[in-house]
Amino acid sequence: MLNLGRSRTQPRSNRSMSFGGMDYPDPKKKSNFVGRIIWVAAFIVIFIMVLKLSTNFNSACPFSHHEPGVMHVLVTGGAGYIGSHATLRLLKDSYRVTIVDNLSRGNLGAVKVLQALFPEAGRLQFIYADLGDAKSVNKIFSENSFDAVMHFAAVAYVGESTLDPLKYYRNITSNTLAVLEAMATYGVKTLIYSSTCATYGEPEKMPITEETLQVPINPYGKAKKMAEDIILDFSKKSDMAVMILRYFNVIGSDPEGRLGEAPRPELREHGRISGACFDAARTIIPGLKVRGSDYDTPDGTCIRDYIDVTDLVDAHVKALEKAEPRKVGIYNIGTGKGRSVKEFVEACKKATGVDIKVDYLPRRPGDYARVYSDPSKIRQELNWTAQYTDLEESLQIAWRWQKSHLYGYGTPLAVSY
Ligand SMILES: O=c1ccn([C@@H]2O[C@H](COP(=O)(O)OP(=O)(O)O[C@H]3OC[C@@H](O)[C@H](O)[C@H]3O)[C@@H](O)[C@H]2O)c(=O)[nH]1
Repeated sequence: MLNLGRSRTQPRSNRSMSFGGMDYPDPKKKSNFVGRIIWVAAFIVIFIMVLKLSTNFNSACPFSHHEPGVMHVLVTGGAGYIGSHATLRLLKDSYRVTIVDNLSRGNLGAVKVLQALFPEAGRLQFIYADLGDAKSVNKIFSENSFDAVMHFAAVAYVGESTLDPLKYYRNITSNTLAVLEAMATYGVKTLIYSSTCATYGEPEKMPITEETLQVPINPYGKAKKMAEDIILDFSKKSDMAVMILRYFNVIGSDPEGRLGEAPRPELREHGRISGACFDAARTIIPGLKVRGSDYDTPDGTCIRDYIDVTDLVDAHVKALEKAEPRKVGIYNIGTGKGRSVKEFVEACKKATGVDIKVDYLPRRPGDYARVYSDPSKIRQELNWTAQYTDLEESLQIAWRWQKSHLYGYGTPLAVSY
């Protein structure tokens, strides 16, 4: 047996030998000394292991102890505009949430707002990670027990997708694959997927139903359609519950003013109409550039169906509640009403009280003249209808946040979390 220290019965006088007044190390003492070193080293190793385990439990993995009745939802892209609003709603509804975000488009500030609102241990976990990094994704799924995934994380600008198509195809399809592979490996059975009206392209017949043929005309819409196809093919081979939600044009922000839309300033030229109108109203940019006024529409500008983000996240929760194994639900999320860019700008002028300067430019590549939804399927099957149908009201709510957050969330790239 390994002697790890001095025996209690060993006499002290035996611990060293003395020759000619000089102390020489006693061989027995030497072996005791080595034993002690081993003992201390073993203790340190055990201590570090325990410390590491408890640290993992508290920070990286606070939800390992699965509480019955409380669903744990993985929200990819939860630091982004829609993902952060969805997280807020899930937390309000008592779900547990883990956000995974690489902060390439999202804001750490949004996560911090959510953490401040829900500081209790085990409610909200933030993991800074890229879904393109298979090792990280595997670690996240292996250390947590998710009941469902809401997959928002994606690049999402139509104009940018025409300039950098490969980025869009890679980001949208490979992230979706990574999520599905991890779900399959770790037995996570429910997926709510963020899709888009851009998958329909420009159908002749309006409004757009879920049966309308999908013929996307820009890389963003095409990549989202590919991701839908991947999900649908995989779902046939599994017992997953899948909900694919095709959003129309999302606007607005949290009515209580806690979250808002804060796109990257460096991506402003690709930005969406709502952000551009607010930037013009705050004179951050000299004026709004309306891209195309010669479309075959009543006033020559594009027609879109603007859906409030509060309604949109409500649709996500309803989809989550109604998701059933071995079933795929596909739903349009819109108001059913089309509004032109000119009408949008007028509503924005009223909501902000600013006479926004407008310049008319040529068409933006990848744009389609008119899209608006038929939302009756989701009304009938999930009992969901848009509550915010007054465009000006949604813009007023968003404007309150914009006015009080001139620099968005402040430090969007603060990744030293
Ligand atoms: O600065 C701008 C921005 C946008 N626009 C116009 O406003 C209309 C709406 O454009 P947006 O960029 O806001 O939105 P899009 O319709 O292109 O796509 C949007 O809706 C579907 C979602 O899935 C996409 O992620 C989202 O970008 C287009 O006609 C566009 O050309 C401008 O005239 N000026």
